[in-house]
Amino acid sequence: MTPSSSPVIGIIGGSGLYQIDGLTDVSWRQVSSPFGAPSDALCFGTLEGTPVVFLPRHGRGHRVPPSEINFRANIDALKRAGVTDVLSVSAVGSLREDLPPGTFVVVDQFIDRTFAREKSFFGTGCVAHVSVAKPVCRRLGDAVMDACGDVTIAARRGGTYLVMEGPQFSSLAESELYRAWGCSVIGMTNMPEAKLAREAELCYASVAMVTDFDSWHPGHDAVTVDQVVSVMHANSGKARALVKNVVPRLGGHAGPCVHGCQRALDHALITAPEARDPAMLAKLDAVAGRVLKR
Ligand SMILES: CSC[C@H]1O[C@H](OP(=O)(O)O)[C@H](O)[C@@H]1O
Ligand SMILES: Nc1ncnc2[nH]cnc12
Repeated sequence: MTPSSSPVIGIIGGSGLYQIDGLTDVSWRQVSSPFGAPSDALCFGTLEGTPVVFLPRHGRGHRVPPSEINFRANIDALKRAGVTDVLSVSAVGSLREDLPPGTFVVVDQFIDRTFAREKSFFGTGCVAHVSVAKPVCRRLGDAVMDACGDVTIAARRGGTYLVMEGPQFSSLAESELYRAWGCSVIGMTNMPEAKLAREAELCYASVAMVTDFDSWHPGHDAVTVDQVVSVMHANSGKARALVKNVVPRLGGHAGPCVHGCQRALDHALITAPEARDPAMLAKLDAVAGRVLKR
């Protein structure tokens, strides 16, 4: 994949986004990855002329819990499917009074508190260090904000998403700690997804749909799945409208990402060429083929 390829939009659907409206020429296809099994087959289709690949993050029927999602296989499979831009959609709890349930937050920072997940495609035999100082693509975020405006969704630009391991919701003390850190929302899935998208040189943006006030809120002393699911149903119609509106905007984009997402590996590899492990390089053909082949 060269940085100037025409856009193919990947949508990773979280809790509440299990399908895309208006998709034509739909086919579900298994895409295998050297990193293991993705959460499900990938759904290929076209939305107003733009190719789209949809992946339900937890699999169809929400079978896979956050800690068992094979994030590497998901991102690698999307890259193999030709995806250039990934839009992630997630349910989150709110850590701020001014982000009530129903609000969509186009997050721009993460604090990664996960500890039981594979976080890199690279490792012994081929070491790389990419920057995630700015972990999301501003061009994608702009398009999402414009699309939210068109379909009158209450959206906030910017915010920090605290990624917890789960699957239990947070304790009151944890929730208050994350508030003291200035975080905006909390969820269990956007890391290492965003880090891996950066390693794979994919543009990535995340829309966090608030379903609840996390456990800190005086009116809600415990988060429950019932509560999350009922708001999630209300959010999911809006999420589908947003996706339908944003895809043609992203599809109209020409040329490589001006923010450099598609060149993230240019200065990241540190292992000397003669010290690289051929088996490792073979696994990295999709993710890092652009820089490994030169
Ligand atoms: C159903 S509530 C908890 C669940 O929802 C979020 O997942 P996603 O980001 O895929 O929408 C949260 O992170 C938890 O995995
Ligand atoms: N309060 C919360 N904590 C973690 N993940 C969530 N997903 C939705 N609500 C959440």
